[in-house]
Amino acid sequence: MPGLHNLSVAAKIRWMIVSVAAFALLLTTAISVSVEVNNTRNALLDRVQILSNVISTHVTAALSFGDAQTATRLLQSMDFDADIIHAQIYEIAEDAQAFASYDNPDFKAAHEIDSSHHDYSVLEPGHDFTLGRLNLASPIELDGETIGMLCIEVSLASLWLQILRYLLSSLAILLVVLFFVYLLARRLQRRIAGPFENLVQGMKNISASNDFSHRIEKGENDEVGQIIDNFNEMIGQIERSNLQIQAKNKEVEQHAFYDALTGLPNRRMLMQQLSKELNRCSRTFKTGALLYLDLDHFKTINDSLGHTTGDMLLKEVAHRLRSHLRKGDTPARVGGDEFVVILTDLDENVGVAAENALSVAEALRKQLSSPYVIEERRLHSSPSIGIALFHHANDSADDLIKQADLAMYKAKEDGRNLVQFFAADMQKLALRRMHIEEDLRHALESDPNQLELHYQPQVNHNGEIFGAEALIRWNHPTNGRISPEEFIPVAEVTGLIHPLGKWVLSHGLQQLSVWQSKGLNTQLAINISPNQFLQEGFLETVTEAVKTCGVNAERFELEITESVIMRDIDEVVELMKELKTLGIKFSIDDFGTGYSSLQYLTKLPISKLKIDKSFINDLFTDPNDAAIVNTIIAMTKHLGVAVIAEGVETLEEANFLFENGCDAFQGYYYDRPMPATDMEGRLLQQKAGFTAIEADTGEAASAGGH
Ligand SMILES: Nc1nc2c(ncn2[C@@H]2O[C@H](COP(=O)(O)O[C@H]3[C@@H](O)[C@H](n4cnc5c(=O)[nH]c(N)nc54)O[C@@H]3COP(=O)(O)O)[C@@H](O)[C@H]2O)c(=O)[nH]1
Repeated sequence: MPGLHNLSVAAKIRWMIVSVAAFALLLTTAISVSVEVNNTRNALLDRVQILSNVISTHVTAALSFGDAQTATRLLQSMDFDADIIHAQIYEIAEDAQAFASYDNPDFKAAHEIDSSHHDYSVLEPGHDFTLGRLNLASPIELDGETIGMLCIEVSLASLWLQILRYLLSSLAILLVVLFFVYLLARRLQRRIAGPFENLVQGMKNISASNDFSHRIEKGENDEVGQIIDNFNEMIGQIERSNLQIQAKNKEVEQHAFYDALTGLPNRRMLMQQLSKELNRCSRTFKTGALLYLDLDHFKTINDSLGHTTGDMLLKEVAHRLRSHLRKGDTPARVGGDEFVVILTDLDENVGVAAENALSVAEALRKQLSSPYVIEERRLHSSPSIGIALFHHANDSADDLIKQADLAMYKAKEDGRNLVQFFAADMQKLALRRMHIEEDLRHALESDPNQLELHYQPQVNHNGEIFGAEALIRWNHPTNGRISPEEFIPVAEVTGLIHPLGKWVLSHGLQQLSVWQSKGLNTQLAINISPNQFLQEGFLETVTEAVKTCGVNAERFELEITESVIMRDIDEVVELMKELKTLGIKFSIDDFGTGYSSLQYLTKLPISKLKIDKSFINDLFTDPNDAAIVNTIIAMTKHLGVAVIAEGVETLEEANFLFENGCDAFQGYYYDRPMPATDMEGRLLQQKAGFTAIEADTGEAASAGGH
């Protein structure tokens, strides 16, 4: 049945119960009707046979005497039975002639008797049922011999009527029973299909709402109840899995978009927010700002006090940022000690927006510069902040970050703890630095001939050259000579200082070895950058270079800056002591520009302080500088170390320094840095008994005569 597939379970149950009941009832009715037909026919046959026997018995005499009248009367006595249509008595003779007959007048009137149809030629006792008639033939006997035959034709109309009534009443009963069966089926259907419907509805609700915390109510503990239990269990599992997935997703999102230490948005999240903000500004014509913050000397705190303290400081910085920004502004952590803040909706007027951004940046700078108390220790830190403004006509998110970063570097260069706006020339500078990095890498890897060492003589109070400082020179194939002042900081930042420092070390020591082999007894000072000095393996590199070149390390000096000491004093002292065992000496370069304390200096195995040239340059214009120079000289006496002044350009400077107790001098007044061959010439001249100063100028000779 095709339609059955689409029916609900309830309708199917109803339909099946009613169908089964209807089929059973119809079968029962059919059987009982057929039994009824049989019984009624038998009863009719019995009745007619009894009547036939009575008539046959009484008509025997009339037939044997040929009394047709009596026979006819006897036949007419059947008129009480309305079903008898016709009766005849036949004599047993060769031509079987009718002896007497009876016709029911009712049937005659209705023309239902047609004697011509009766074929009595073969008269055999018995009966025959047709659809509408019963024909019965009974023998009439005398002394055991059949003398005639009584034939009765009976109408079955009343029999069929009786059966029809029976059938109708049976069908009526059937319909009534079916009606009750239908009502019962509905009750049963509700009982059986109700939980299914409940389950289906529950499933629909859950799938529509996607809410797996719902449970389907269980009615009974039968199979449907078990299905509901299993379904609820399955939903429970889905709910638990969903919760786990949600928690994992949240975790992944947290990792993907937030910084694990501070909980601030990370670089990825920042870029998304910034792109959105740029789009928004294009629509609203408002100006926003990007602040790039880098903590000054954070590395020193981290290295000296440990990463745990460093981490706590970063958390506190994040906390201060969060609490001092407006709700719509976004602070993010983009690197170790680097933070970025997006300031939104500043103003439509770029000038006003710039002022607003500056005042927020200044407020943040002050907030982040006030002391931190971490693990009962009072720490000082400050940020350098770069600002890049953005509005509808501005650059991409990446460009903006670069601009703010460049401005931040400028703030660092200008002295730290400052706020600096991005300016277009910073970009040019950044580009130049990028090219320098590329070209320097190429030079170091593939064309080291671009590099050479120049040597600047260092003289004593007699003007005699006792040493030289090796200074790197880079002859760029297309840009000419590039100053170390420009490429050394790039090398420091990019890590190129390591191969470059190695190159300087090995070439300087080779040169020293050549001079020593020629009996030119000079010292050689080499500049060591902070990163180079503290790089792992530095001790081994120097030891190896000294051994390879076979130099007398007593004549070799490493110039380090105060910033190295600021890193990790114990580590530095340890390293210096180990290098000193080889005979190597140390001088502190650019002395006076850093913050090294007397306490630190006493710990270090140094042999010389080098007064920074900035103090010498302003010796006669800035009284402070003269005082500083004198203090440094006095300090060296106290420490028991030598002192050398660099950047000596005039006779007056040389005289002042000499008169105030300076031991040694270096500067353009004596000589500019020069190629190795020229330096060798000087040394040879001096060895031959001429001082370089006497050979060059009379003025220099007088300075050399201190
Ligand atoms: N790590 C390394 N740093 C190096 C190396 N070579 C150089 N440098 C550092 O680069 C900075 C610039 O050096 P340079 O341009 O060579 O300048 C040196 C001298 O030329 C200059 N100088 C010397 N006398 C005078 C003077 O009378 N007037 C004047 N205006 N300048 C003078 O001073 C520089 C030497 O400085 P210092 O090292 O502090 O003694 C510079 O910081 C170098 O240190 C290298 O191989 N490795």
